Amino acid sequence: MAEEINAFPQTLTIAGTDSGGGAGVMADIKTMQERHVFSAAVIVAVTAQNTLGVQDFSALSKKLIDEQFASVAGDLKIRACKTGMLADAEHVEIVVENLKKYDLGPLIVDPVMIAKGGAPLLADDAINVVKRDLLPLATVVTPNLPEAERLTEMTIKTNEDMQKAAKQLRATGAKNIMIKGGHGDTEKVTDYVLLADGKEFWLSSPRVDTVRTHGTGDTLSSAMTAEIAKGQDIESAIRVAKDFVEAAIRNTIQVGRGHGPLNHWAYGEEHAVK
Ligand SMILES: Nc1ncnc2c1ncn2[C@@H]1O[C@H](COP(=O)(O)OP(=O)(O)O)[C@@H](O)[C@H]1O
Ligand SMILES: Cc1ncc(COP(=O)(O)O)c(N)n1
Repeated sequence: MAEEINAFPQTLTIAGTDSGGGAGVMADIKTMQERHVFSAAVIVAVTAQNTLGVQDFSALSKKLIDEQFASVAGDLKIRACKTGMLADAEHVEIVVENLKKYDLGPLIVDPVMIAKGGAPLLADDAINVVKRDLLPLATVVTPNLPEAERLTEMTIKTNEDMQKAAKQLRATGAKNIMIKGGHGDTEKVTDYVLLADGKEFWLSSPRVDTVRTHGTGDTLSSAMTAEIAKGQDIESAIRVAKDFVEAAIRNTIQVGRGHGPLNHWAYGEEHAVK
């Protein structure tokens, strides 16, 4: 019998590059590789970046982005995809058009707005476009606390605020919501999940006292995308993703002089069959 073409699980990241290797498409592909899926990439923007900050960036032309989507969709069979840095309103719209044009499986939206060092990666006027056009396509959306505040125009301080914000985000059409608590100041880092069927749960882990958290959101959403591509249900995918990123933060590696990158090998090493 002929081998089935495209049987191997394939994912797509639609995001920006990080020349420093710690975040964006680089973190996505490292994570997906570790979770044993094959990842393709549509580059939306190129950043000159390192662990100290974002020195410059430029978004690609509509033509080149459209062509990347066509190349990927014309050959590979993408089972799940994710978005990261989308730069501005025009580029959010280009991505939305392509997501509607091709079947790329469930979509995980990491609504990246500001880099750890404080540099804006999404123009302010794009936030409404994300809400109106991108979130209705999302199987899962994974804002951090400041992103959830921008998307809901709420102040989020308490657990009840996180629950309220998640409900509000569901009204955009996004099916499953994960609000990440990395930017809080509690002793434990607590993320909140509201699933499409109304089930809710909290994911809590000790807060690692470190500034070496460059690419945490990218890593979390990529691990989730990989698990979904392999056929895991949303809750299991979210739980694996949280454990993956937690291990990657806890087992820090010494790279760069600022907000250092994560250890993408850590989860695999901790779970290796000995
Ligand atoms: N210092 C930390 N210690 C442990 N886990 C963390 C820490 N910072 C972030 N995380 C976890 O990393 C993931 C990404 O969270 P967050 O940093 O809020 O997102 P983002 O990278 O989008 O800003 C979440 O699951 C969060 O719980
Ligand atoms: C290209 C790109 N995409 C995403 C992030 C966000 O990552 P972080 O919030 O950890 O800096 C980043 N810094 N650069």
